[in-house]
Amino acid sequence: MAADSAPPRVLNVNVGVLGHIDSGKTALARALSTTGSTAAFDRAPQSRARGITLDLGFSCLRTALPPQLGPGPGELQFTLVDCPGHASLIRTIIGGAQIIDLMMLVIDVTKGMQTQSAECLVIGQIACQKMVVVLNKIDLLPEAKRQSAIEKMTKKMQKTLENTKFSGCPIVAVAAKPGGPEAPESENPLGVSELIEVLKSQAYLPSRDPSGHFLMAVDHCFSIKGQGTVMTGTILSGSVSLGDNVEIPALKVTKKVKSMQMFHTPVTYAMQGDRVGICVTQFDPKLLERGLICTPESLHTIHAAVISLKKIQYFRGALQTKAKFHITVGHETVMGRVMFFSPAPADFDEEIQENAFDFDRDYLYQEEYLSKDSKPSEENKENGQSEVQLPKQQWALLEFEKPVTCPKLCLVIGSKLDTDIHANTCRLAFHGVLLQGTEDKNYAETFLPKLKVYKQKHKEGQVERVIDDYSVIGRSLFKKETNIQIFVGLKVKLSTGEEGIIDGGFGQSGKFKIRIPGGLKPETKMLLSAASKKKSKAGKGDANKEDESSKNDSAQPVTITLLFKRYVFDTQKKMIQS
Ligand SMILES: Nc1nc2c(ncn2[C@@H]2O[C@H](COP(=O)(O)OP(=O)(O)OP(=O)(O)O)[C@@H](O)[C@H]2O)c(=O)[nH]1
Ligand SMILES: [Mg+2]
Repeated sequence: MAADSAPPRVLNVNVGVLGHIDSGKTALARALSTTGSTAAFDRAPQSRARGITLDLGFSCLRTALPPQLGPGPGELQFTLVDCPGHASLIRTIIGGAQIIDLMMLVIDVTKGMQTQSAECLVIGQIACQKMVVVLNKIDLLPEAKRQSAIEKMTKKMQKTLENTKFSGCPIVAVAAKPGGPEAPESENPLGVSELIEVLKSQAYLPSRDPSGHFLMAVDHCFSIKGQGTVMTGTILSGSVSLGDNVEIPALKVTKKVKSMQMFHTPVTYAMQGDRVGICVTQFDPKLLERGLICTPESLHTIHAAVISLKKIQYFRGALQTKAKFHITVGHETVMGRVMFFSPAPADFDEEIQENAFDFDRDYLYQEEYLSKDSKPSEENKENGQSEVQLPKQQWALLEFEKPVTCPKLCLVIGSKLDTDIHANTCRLAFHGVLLQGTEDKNYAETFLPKLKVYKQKHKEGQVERVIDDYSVIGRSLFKKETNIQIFVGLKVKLSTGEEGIIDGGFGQSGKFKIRIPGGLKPETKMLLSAASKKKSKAGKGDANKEDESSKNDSAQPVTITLLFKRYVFDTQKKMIQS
């Protein structure tokens, strides 16, 4: 019995079209596509009005399976994700970049790298595996100089990419719309078939994993008379079948999947990486222009989170703790305040902990994300290290201005989007992974105290005089008004090596008594008695001279160091000496 002919296998690869505004992304998507989806090619009225792409546009190109993707029969489908280029739409670009397997960076060959080309390159390095550079508008190059101009720009792009993970990637020269807007539709694009061959050579079997929770990034939502409401989007994880219940977490509603289509073909099942239209009933499309749908209860809506992060090297300036950034978490962007922290200096060299956060260990608070431009810490200076020691991993606490719905372990990008978009500077500041979020609005009481981030406190004072072999009087460690009682019992260290314990206050001017359990060393007693003789000789009976010499601390040969930690979120502000 001949097996009924199974439909040919269609392998879907999502290809992002990114680049500076007006580089020709939409023209290229149109020139490459055989099928445009509902909102492809700037069909949306606002896009037409403004002549720019405002939202993700989807279209597809079908071609034969290339040999590296396994034996036929079957087809390779490139789903083209045409992203906006305008600087103010970078969140949409970030959202688009998270659903693609392969990225085309479109460059206007007459202009080269522009501001958003650089930002798209940064986003690509964070969110994509592979890239093809497309030098577009070659028809604008005079015929005689065209080849040499293309070679020159190709070399420039290779130089730009050499320190990135896309170094050596293919660079293809095309003209998606020779003659520009006025040219007749019939005008044939240049270099497009060569580009398709290059895309086929770069196509790879993306790691599709149908297991895990269903999660889909919805980019368009519209109603069809008599059918219901269709949500189109790309499946980010898991799979979905007819009849499944899917939740729209932003609206806290759950709907049953009534029917599904993939590029106008009815289907009963779709999985990670597929682009699909899901139809549900009784749902107003205006409620969800874009957003996430998922397995019910599988996402969390969080108020704060701990992330591991890396600074983006093109971002100029320090990443300051307490600063505010636009935080893109998954597919949503909200304002958030950051607090950076690192391992304790002794653990700077420990291996990176991927995708997990250990609440049982101490972390050192940092005034800023540590980078090679940071100023050396006290510790570095003491150890005579001039340049900054950098840990292998750093983290940040993010506190969102409004709660954000996202999957666990999702991508996080921090940007300074209020930067003037005409300033030729990269606004993307850092990227990372969301390790642990908290859904509790009162996270300051319930979540933060679990975060053992400490500040290292360092106080210096002097030994004023010896009482006996086991106790001395110290000064200048506390202000007059300090309540020394809270320091009683803390360990101190003399510069001559002895360990001491603060015993209590002494007199009214902030002096205090130190017990030396191991006893003073003879040379320390000598040092101190010599100093007190010098002082009594110099300032006999003359009080202000006495103050003079007491101010002149160089006469005080023995200093006292008090080191302790305080956990930033410890409501009792206890002082810890491990
Ligand atoms: N001469 C010439 N003009 C082109 C070419 N490709 C695109 N254009 C023109 O460049 C302008 C921008 O094209 P789009 O495709 O809208 O550029 P885009 O990158 O999608 O723009 P945004 O989406 O707004 O960032 C339009 O006027 C196109 O007609 C080309 O190969 N040659
Ligand atoms: Mg466009």
